[in-house]
Parts: sequence; C-alpha cells; structure tokens
Amino acid sequence: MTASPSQTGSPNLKATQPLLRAEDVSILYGSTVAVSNVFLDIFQYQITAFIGPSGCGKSTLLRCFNRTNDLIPGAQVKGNITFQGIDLYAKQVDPVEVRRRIGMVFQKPNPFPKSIYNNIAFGARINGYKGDMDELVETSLTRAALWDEVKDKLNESGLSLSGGQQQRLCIARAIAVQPEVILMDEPCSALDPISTLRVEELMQELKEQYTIVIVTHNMQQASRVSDKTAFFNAEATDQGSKRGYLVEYDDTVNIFTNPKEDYTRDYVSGRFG
Ligand SMILES: Nc1ncnc2c1ncn2[C@@H]1O[C@H](COP(=O)(O)OP(=O)(O)OP(=O)(O)O)[C@@H](O)[C@H]1O
Repeated sequence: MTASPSQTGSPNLKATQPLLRAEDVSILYGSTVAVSNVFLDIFQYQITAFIGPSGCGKSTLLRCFNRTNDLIPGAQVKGNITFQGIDLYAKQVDPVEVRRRIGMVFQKPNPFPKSIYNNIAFGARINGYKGDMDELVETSLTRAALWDEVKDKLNESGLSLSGGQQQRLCIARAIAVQPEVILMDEPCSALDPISTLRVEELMQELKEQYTIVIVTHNMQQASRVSDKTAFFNAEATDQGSKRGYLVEYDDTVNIFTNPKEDYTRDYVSGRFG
C-alpha cells in the first residue's frame, strides 16, 4: 500500500473522492451468500452508519473493509474493495498493514488483560513504534477522552475500568497505531446511556482526524452521529437462508426524513425490524 496522506503531508483526498469503495461486493460463508452486490462509497472525515434488521450483513460487510473476514474460516469476499484507489485484496497487500490503517472497535469492550498503559503501548510496539511511548499513551488517551480519568492509574488493569471507560480505552488503543479509518461494530450496545453519549461525542471529535464507519441498531444514534447512512435489508432465499442487500444509501438527513424507498421509510419509522 502507498503511504498515508498524513505520513506524506500530501493534501487530503477531496470529499468527492471516496476513501473506501465497495463495488459489487458479495460475501459468502461457505456456499451461503450473506450479503450480495453492494456498491457503496465511504468518504474521508465522515461518519457512515450501517443500519438494518438483524442478519442483513452489516457486520459482515464492515469486516471486509479491513479484511477481518479473512480470519473467519469459509468466509469469501467477491467484487472489489478499494482504499485510496488500491485493491485491498490484491496479492501484494499485507492484511496486517490493512488492519493497522483501518482499525476496529467491537461491540463488547475487549481491553487486553494488561495495564491501561500497556493496552495502548502493546500494539504500538508490535507495529514498530520508535517514538516517545509516554507521549503516545497520553495523546491516544486524550484523543479518546479518557486521559483525565486514568492519568493517575496508568498501571492499573484495563479491566478495572467501567464498561464505558473500557470502550474508550479500546478506541484509544485503535488510535494509538495511527489508523486512517475506524470501523465500529455496535460500539455502544453494551454501554449505559451516559457512556453511550460520551462515545457519541467522542466520535464527533474523532471525525476531525479519522473516517468512521459504524454499525448500529440504534436509529437515534445513527441519526445523531452520522453524515451518511446505508440501510440494509435481507430477503429469504430458496435455500432457506437470508441474503442481505443494500436498500438505500444517502445523506443521513435524507434517509431519516425523505427516503426514496418505502422499505427505508417503514424501517426508520419503526414499522418493521
Ligand atoms: N462467522 C460466520 N460464519 C457463518 N455465518 C455467519 C458468520 N457471521 C455471520 N454469519 C451469517 O451471515 C449473515 C449476516 O450476519 P451479520 O452478523 O453480518 O448480520 P448483521 O446485520 O450484522 O446482524 P446483527 O445486526 O444481528 O449483528 C447471518 O445470516 C449470519 O448468520
């Protein structure tokens, strides 16, 4: 992969050019198609939300933007996914480097069973970070809006923090390896409303520097935080499985106030799903 804009100092991609692009993407588990024929552009410094009923393939699609599906036996990605115009699945592309530049935060906060400090430092060391580690830890925790709460107990276990703090620690950990994109798979579903709000505020701050894609079941959350929303649905197949597909993708305000498809209108108004 080429160097990132932040590494080269080159100008940022124009908002009209997608940072990530899915072209006719279908994802299978074994012979079952989980999600089919998705065309979707994700733009830099925006928050893009994936919404839709359970099982329509939101997480499956999210995972293929940083090749996490590679780690699932039997998962297969068809079609093209590009990042800054580069085929993410090309032979010469290193999936580990992909996952550094396109980080991920999961549904359940999953800090390492290590100190708060080492939750941040661990990944950075593995990625060969040679700078001032104390500074990196402080910067990452500050960006994740956690520094003030943990600065006096950096040697305590990450697992000793509250759920909301743990999730912000996981966000800090993702940031520490200097990604360009952060994929978030239902990052607030295990959090209470106050912690949820804190993470939502954090996302607004982070989008100044990062591109965010979030899967959420919470439609208020999608409408509050995202710039663009993709609505997915699933249809039953003759084989008895469900196949997800993209119904509509637009600016969030249009999806929630003036969608083009009746399906979208019904879903966002709570009539199904
Ligand atoms: N590791 C896996 N192995 C086999 N099938 C899987 C795997 N992960 C997901 N699937 C299947 O792929 C389909 C899409 O699942 P996925 O989790 O992506 O949907 P989702 O829209 O994110 O659902 P939810 O909102 O419930 O999290 C489902 O039918 C699911 O059973």
